[in-house]
Amino acid sequence: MIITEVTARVFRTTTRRHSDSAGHAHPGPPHQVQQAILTIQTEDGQEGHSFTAPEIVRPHVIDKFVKKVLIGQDYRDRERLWQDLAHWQRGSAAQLTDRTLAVVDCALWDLAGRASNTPVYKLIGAYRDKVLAYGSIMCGDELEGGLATPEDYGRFAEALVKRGYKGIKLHTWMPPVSWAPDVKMDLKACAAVREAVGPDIRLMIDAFHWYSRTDALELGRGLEKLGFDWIEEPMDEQSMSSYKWLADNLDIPVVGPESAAGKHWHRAEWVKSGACDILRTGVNDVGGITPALKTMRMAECFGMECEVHGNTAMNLHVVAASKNCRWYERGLLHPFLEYDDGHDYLKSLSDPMDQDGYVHVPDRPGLGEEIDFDFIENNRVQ
Ligand SMILES: O=C(O)[C@H](O)[C@@H](O)[C@@H](O)C(=O)NO
Ligand SMILES: [Mg+2]
Repeated sequence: MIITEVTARVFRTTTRRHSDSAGHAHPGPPHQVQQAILTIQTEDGQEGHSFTAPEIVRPHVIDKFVKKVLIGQDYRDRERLWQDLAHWQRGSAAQLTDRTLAVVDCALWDLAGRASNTPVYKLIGAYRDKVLAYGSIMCGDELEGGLATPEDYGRFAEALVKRGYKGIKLHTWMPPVSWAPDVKMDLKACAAVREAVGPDIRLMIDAFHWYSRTDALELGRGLEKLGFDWIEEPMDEQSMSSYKWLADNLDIPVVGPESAAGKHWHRAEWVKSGACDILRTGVNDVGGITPALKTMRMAECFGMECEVHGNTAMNLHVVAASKNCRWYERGLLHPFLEYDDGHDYLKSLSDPMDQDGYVHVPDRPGLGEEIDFDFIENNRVQ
């Protein structure tokens, strides 16, 4: 039960996803990027794994914080280990981020699952073993036949419905797209999608994250006419009062916060202040499965749904262990990319979706990721 080693291995992986200057993904030619796998090992040879960006588990972070908290401890003491690591953040000169807490917490959950031959969502206490996914479309672009026009969005939405999606979320155009942001273009894309898919497919938007209150209000009012289910992150989430103002002035549900810091504590303040109608959490955003579950359960106490940000196994297990969220966010999707191709370092998809739009939680121990360790070793960087 005692943790004896924590290692981070960095390896090359090939992807067609390229990040723009704002950090949003767009399709491009295959290129090699670096990924890291964090492994936590016990004295009796048990292992737990989780993936992240290499800088999140760089040697300074692992040696100065993670090993100091974990080595010699019982791997089952996840709550205490998470609290201890979180307390190190204040004095870490901003070097110990929520993303590091997340990858450590996920690897501990994976370890507990693998050691007990149990999927994480069953360890937590399962609510369901399949969940409807919404197709989360990439931010718009200026690529011919990509997501450059409202009609492009409409055509792609039709294809997603044919694939089985019963919900679709648009990320619309944002800088560095030359003419973005533009509320009227956002509404044209949303109207084209509604026209293309009809009234029964659920639609949501995740807009430019820095609109003004009046722009966000104009966008929200337009979405109400199109029967959208929610408006997400149309303004800077650091201004909770702007979101309260927007939620007070709109009928369409306001979802958030996604990117605001403060973990489950700050999300409690959003609920208390009325800054959102549907809460939002995400394993990477709040520092792990452990705080994501705290957020989800807190929302339930207020009769609120809490939608989970992001794909991958870690988020899927939180959704599968919770009643008060409707969707799994499957994406990001683009006409030029085949999401179901997965990753070269995993032997199977962690979120397989059937033709009816349901993602099935893999019945494999831990997070259920079928890791290709040979691929990782053959492509090791560090
Ligand atoms: O960078 C972002 O804004 C998010 O990662 C975005 O791409 C997407 O994951 C999101 O916001 N989902 O809700
Ligand atoms: Mg979002």
